[in-house]
Amino acid sequence: MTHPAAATVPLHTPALRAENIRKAFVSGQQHTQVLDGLTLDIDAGELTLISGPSGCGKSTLLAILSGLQKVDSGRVQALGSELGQLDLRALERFRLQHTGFVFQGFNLFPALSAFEQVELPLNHMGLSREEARRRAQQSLEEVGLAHRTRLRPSELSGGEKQRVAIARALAKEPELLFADEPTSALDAANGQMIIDILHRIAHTHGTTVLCVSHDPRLVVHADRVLAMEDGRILSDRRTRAPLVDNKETPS
Ligand SMILES: Nc1ncnc2c1ncn2[C@@H]1O[C@H](COP(=O)(O)OP(=O)(O)OP(=O)(O)O)[C@@H](O)[C@H]1O
Repeated sequence: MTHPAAATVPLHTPALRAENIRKAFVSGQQHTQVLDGLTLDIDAGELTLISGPSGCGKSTLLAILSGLQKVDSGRVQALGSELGQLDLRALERFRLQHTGFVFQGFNLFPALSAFEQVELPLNHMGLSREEARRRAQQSLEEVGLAHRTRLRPSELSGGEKQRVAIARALAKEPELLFADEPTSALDAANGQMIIDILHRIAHTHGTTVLCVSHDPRLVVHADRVLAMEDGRILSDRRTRAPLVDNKETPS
């Protein structure tokens, strides 16, 4: 099934765009320039992986592109919206309606069943109870957890917990899905399953999936790999042809 909202952003338009962004952190006497004039486009409907050594700025870049953090200077566009122009409320609404997140530590509520974890944000989005239940069931089925919906996090394996977290993000039917080190707490087999699911989501739902990781196992599964070091993109490599040819037809 193709996500209907994916059609709102033409495929030749980057889903995410960073233009000359700068970001520094100051703590006490220490000034850390994390991103220093970084420019980047992320295409819709692909799994893009940002890899690089610890501390190079991957998570900061992800937080900025998803509207969780502000830049010091430069522009960030997501689905054509200029994130810097949105006030806090509009930004929250944008994130609720258009983005999903998957984190290294799963971020699940200990007291809720898998089904309730997925259903909860859908209620906040204002969906009817029936629609929320339908989406929750469908998303859990899609990540292979139809038989585990009643279990709480303490009763699930690490890989299953991460699949619940993915189902929770997926059920929102977001155009943008952000994953920060989604496999680093998992063994090889579970890590492989998670990246396969993320890849499938990008291709079957038209979702733009941006994943940061220093896990080298993920590289071969991404459509595009950006290698980052010291806050800069060192290389930009496609592992397969883009979904559409973005080049202008020569006249
Ligand atoms: N809130 C903050 N306050 C101060 N410094 C920060 C903050 N967030 C990040 N940094 C610093 O910015 C730099 C980049 O951090 P970031 O988390 O983006 O790197 P990363 O590539 O994702 O690393 P890792 O792979 O270890 O998660 C690091 O030096 C980090 O210490």
